[in-house]
Amino acid sequence: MLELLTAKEMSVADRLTAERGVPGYDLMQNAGDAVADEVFKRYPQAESVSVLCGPGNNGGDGFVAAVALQQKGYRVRLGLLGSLEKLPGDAAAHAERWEGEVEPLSADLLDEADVVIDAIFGAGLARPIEGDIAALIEALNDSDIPAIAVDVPSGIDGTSGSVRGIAIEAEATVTFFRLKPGHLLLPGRLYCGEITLADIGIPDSVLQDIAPSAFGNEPRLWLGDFPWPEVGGHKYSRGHAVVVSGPADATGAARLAARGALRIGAGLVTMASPKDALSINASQLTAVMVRPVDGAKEFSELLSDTRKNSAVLGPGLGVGKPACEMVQAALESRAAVVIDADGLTSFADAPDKLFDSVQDRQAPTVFTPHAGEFARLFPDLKPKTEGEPASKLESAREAAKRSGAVVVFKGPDTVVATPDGRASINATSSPWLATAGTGDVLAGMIGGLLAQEMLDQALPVFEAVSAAVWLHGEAARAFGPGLISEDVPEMLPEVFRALLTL
Ligand SMILES: NC(=O)C1=CN([C@@H]2O[C@H](COP(=O)(O)OP(=O)(O)OC[C@H]3O[C@@H](n4cnc5c(N)ncnc54)[C@H](OP(=O)(O)O)[C@@H]3O)[C@@H](O)[C@H]2O)[C@@H](O)CC1
Ligand SMILES: [K+]
Repeated sequence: MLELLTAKEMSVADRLTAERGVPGYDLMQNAGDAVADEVFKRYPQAESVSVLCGPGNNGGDGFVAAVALQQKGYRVRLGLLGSLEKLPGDAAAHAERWEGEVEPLSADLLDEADVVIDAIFGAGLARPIEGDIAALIEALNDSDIPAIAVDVPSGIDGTSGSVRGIAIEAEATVTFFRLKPGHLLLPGRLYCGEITLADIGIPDSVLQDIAPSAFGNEPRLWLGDFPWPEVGGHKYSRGHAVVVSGPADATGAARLAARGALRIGAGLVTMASPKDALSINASQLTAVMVRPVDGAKEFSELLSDTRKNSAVLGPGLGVGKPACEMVQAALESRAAVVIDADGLTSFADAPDKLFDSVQDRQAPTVFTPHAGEFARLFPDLKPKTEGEPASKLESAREAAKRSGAVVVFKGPDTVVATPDGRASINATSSPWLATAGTGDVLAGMIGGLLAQEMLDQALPVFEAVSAAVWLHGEAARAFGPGLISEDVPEMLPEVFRALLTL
């Protein structure tokens, strides 16, 4: 259930299913019935339902739902965009089974409707919605009538999550076989309401041919590889993460990162601190060790001890040449390297220099930019949310390919993308995460997890980074209102306890 399918991959699933003997007509029947079931489940007391049908197969699903809901005793009205004669094959066949009136698609259909089914556009949305349909959607969004969307809310591009012109704000969305990236990416996710995934008879075996490369970030994606501590283990077998502190007036961010690294299970965490900040860091840290490190040369020396197998730098580091040198020193080591915040911004003028160093490495490198930092390093890859759908998912993938790093493109829909094209989208998050320092904690958590070797030396980086992102979001969600960044690491024990019962 983790795989996310683009519109193109969904049509391949459709074709492969037909080749295996399940006709599209049957899939549409099951899809429409699942929508009707959702309406029945949610609104058993409703009396009248209006079904808004578009000119393609999404509209076909609407006809099926209309027939099923009428049989359940609802008063059903149906409006169609375009003409019955132009409906594609399966949709036309199902439309014949609808015995009620087919009205033109207009805001009239909203009169006295208790519930609306949005079957206007699904995977075939090809351009921005304009004119009368845009006005209808606006009227629906302005009303109190709940809408149940078929596959995706009309106006949302299922593959990119972008709004094409205007989109229906659905109460719930019923989608089929697998989620689409646009159900998890913003702004799409905000329009879907509660999402139900319906089995419509597409066999899982089609996925072997499709080989999807995008996944919802859920524990099932990485739990099998998670480095739970072993009874016979010791702190040295759980890795040693190094976190670089900023100068005396900017040490907090690195301490947040160090706490994240420790709580996620790194056996040892060392803070590499400029001498002028040593006593400040030392007075604030207990389990985290503090070592004096001034400049790139001393940092290289520290990392020449290969037991220090992960380095996190960027939080509080300051922007400029010294930061670039520290990053380069880390990249020349054999440690896994996480570069965040100032560590990324310092390369805004010469991103290729950074990428060249990353491309040369054997050990994993992870970038953790938020949208602003992403735009500084990859100005031409900035995702769009309006108009042409170039998604955050594709931007992150392209950035990973270009840089050679695993890119964690942060936000409410954090994307983890690897240079080989694999990607996960995280949907467990919390609005309370939008507070100072939570990104520093995440960088530390990633570094702390990379320090622990997953699956006997073979470190599945994609899984490790996805796990850290999920755990970070889940810790924030579990804490809830009033969260500050210090709370995120402290929630990890509770999140781990819950994971251990899965
Ligand atoms: N795949 C599967 O396994 C299954 C798929 N199923 C269902 O099929 C749905 C996909 O159907 P689909 O491909 O026919 O596309 P759909 O979304 O109905 O729209 C195409 C029509 O809209 C039109 N149009 C587009 N944009 C427009 C605009 N802005 N403004 C105006 N018009 C616009 C476009 O016109 P054209 O671009 O051709 O001019 C065309 O006429 C999928 O979401 C799911 O619900 C299920 O039945 C079960 C199995
Ligand atoms: K729809």
